[in-house]
Amino acid sequence: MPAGTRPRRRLEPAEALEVSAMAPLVDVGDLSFRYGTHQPWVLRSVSLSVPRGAAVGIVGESGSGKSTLIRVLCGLLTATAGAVTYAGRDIGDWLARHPRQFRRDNQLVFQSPASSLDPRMRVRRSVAEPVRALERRRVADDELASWLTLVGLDPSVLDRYPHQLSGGQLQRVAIARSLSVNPGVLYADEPTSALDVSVQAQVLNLLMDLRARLGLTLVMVSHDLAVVSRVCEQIVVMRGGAIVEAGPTAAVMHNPAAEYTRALVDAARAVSLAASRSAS
Ligand SMILES: Nc1ncnc2c1ncn2[C@@H]1O[C@H](COP(=O)(O)OP(=O)(O)OP(=O)(O)O)[C@@H](O)[C@H]1O
Repeated sequence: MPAGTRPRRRLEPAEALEVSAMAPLVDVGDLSFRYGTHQPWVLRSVSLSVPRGAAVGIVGESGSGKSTLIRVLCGLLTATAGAVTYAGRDIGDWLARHPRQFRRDNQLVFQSPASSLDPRMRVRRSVAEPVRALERRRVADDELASWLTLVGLDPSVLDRYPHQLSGGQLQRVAIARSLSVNPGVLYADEPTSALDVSVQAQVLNLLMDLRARLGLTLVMVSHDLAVVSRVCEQIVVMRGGAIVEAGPTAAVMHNPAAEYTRALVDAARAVSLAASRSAS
């Protein structure tokens, strides 16, 4: 049985020390998930805590369950077994009693900004949509412009359609849209993997900058350890639907405990070495 058979896996006390001033915002205990009764288990007894204000990166190979995990955390999928709480309350309870508040607080930015923005809508309408739907109010033009400015875009972008923007601009619009409702947690699912390498760095810098300026709690998924280690101070390594290692980024990168993590670290180093050689 994947659920309920293992002790809860939490960050070690030494890791928790760094963030002891921050209460856990998201808490996951023995979470298991499958897409249907006769389907294989995709998440197996996953336990983790995301402290308020932290940036946690979830890394692992394709199919390890990263996207499924964050979809459960932000309420798009329901856990098959185990508990998930947000701000101390079960997310099933949130969704039953305060669905709009939960949706507002838990925003997800997808890998492909082109598919997350409606091609028939101008940016103005797309960015205003979450506030309209979740806060039930109209958004003034100067408020919309301020969100665009925050993500480094000129407010004139509001009058454009998605096809008139670059991939990097689209991802900035998608981030502005998510931030417009002032979320408690921003979940980012491979936010840079559909972008050119040079643009990837800009979007990662933007996420780091927004985090510092807004005190955001960020949960970022990537197959790329180098990407996650740049932005996040805590790393969770997944394989086959289970957590194989979790801890502070520096410890995971410099002293990985699991063999699988060691292989990921070596691969990330080899890529960065090859990149620096080709640049010189
Ligand atoms: N809607 C679905 N129905 C059935 N199985 C699914 C569904 N979505 C994902 N899966 C399966 O769940 C497993 C985990 O997929 P998931 O997308 O969560 O992994 P991932 O680590 O995010 O991978 P990737 O980086 O390739 O997106 C895979 O075996 C996948 O085939």
